[in-house]
Amino acid sequence: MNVEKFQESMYQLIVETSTNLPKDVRRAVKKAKESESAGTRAALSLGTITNNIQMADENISPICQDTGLPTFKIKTPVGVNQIKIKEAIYNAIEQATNDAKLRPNSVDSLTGKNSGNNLGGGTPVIKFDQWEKDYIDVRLILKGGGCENKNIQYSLPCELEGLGRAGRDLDGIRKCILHSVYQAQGQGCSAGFIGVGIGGDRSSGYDLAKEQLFRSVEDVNPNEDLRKLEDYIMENANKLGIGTMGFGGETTLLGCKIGVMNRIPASFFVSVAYNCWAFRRLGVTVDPETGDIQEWLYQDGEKIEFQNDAEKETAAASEEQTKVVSLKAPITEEQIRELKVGDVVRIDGRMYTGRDAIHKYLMDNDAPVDLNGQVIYHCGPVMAKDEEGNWTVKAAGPTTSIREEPYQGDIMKKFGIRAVIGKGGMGPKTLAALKEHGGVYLNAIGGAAQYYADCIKKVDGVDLTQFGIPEAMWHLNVEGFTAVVTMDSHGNSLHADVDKSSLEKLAQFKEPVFK
Ligand SMILES: O=C(O)C[C@H](O)C(=O)O
Ligand code: SF4
Repeated sequence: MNVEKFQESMYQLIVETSTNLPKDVRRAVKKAKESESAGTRAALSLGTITNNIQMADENISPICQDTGLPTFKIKTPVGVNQIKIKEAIYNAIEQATNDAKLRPNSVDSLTGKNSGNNLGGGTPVIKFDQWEKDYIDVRLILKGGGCENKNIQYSLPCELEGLGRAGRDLDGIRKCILHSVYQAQGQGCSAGFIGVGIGGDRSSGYDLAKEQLFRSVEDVNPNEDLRKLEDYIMENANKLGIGTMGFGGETTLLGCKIGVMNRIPASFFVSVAYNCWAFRRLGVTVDPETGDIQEWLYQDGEKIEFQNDAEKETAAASEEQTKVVSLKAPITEEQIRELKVGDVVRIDGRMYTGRDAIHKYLMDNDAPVDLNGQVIYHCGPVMAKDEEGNWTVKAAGPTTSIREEPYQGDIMKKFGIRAVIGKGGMGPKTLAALKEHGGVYLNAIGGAAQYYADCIKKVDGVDLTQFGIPEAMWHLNVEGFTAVVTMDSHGNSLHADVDKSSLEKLAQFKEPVFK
């Protein structure tokens, strides 16, 4: 095999997967957008999402900043050297990371050190199978951390909030799947896709669930029972009203694929792999002699090009019913107290990134900068250095805020921080601190990494680089960075409201459907 050529083909697959959503996913997103009424928060968010998809494609830059754990599934003809394939993939991954098409995302679990090149123990994941065909089939998924954290595994029988007992039968499985969508709320960047694995053990069940994410969004399940269940879930999960980013709305789920395998008598697992709207999975077939790509997979039909219409929608929303408030740090307590859930905020000037490592650090250490009146952005960007050695931001969407729940309130009070931006919302501890201290939580659109990168006009500095690129404290200068107030200083939380109302809606699915 021509290994150099194969490596080049893998590089193309990686870049394409990271920057260009496949056609089947684009169709699902378009359908969701059409289902929302103009001017609603859901429509506005979907406008930002489709705008972002278009920008990533045009800029050949990551759709979302989170590379996830790159996972390859490969089928090779008998006799193909799999060791050489692995090496070529490692090289291609390293090259794509150097070119800022991927974020350095592989972290030593004990020391916290980022390897810097996306290589390391267990990274990337490469799974091989042999087959009798005469070509190589390589599929790649870049599934981010926020949606990965919303995967869930049920052991039947069990009791489920809202739904009651789920037994060891098709109806119990139905309840688990509905519950999995409810529990994800907006935190995995809904609207999402789910892969479900019925049976197996704890690890093979999850593998089966993830395997379903490699099915085309539009395929039809050959198993009649599962086909019915998939249709049922698509229809009814979308009645939960969680909507895009958990803001409420018509579309919560974009796809549901279910697979089944045998189990052992004592175990009955239902495993659900949740994938955000930024469903980055592609595939190619490759000639085993030349290493050339023969065909791209998931690319049947017309490619939907999204119009750059997000600005129009923002303007329409602001004229009709939404209040848009301009903020620039340092922000006063009075300014914060004026904000209410639902207001749209436009930020100009300075903000600092801070996520997991920094929140933990700030509990016990001083901040490297004065954070009084400042804005913290939960974000781990993709960064590149230009020829003069200046940092530029290549992708910079929000990360899931709930991980900072144990720290956020204390840190805001300790340093006088007035606003935090993230996605998915935060919990009661933070809500109480916002009220006491005078703070606000702003929800940005998860995955819209190009859209926000475009708002960042300059990188003014960086601290705490020992935590690696995604976890360092970047000093960003932004213009027109827009986000929605979803938790205010008066005790209101849109996230708590949507959680409550979707739990009530979930309860309407309590009665048996599949007997
Ligand atoms: O690590 C990230 O940048 C974000 C992550 O994908 C998330 O959804 O929280
Ligand atoms: S930030 Fe959202 S869109 Fe990006 S990987 Fe995480 S869950 Fe997916």
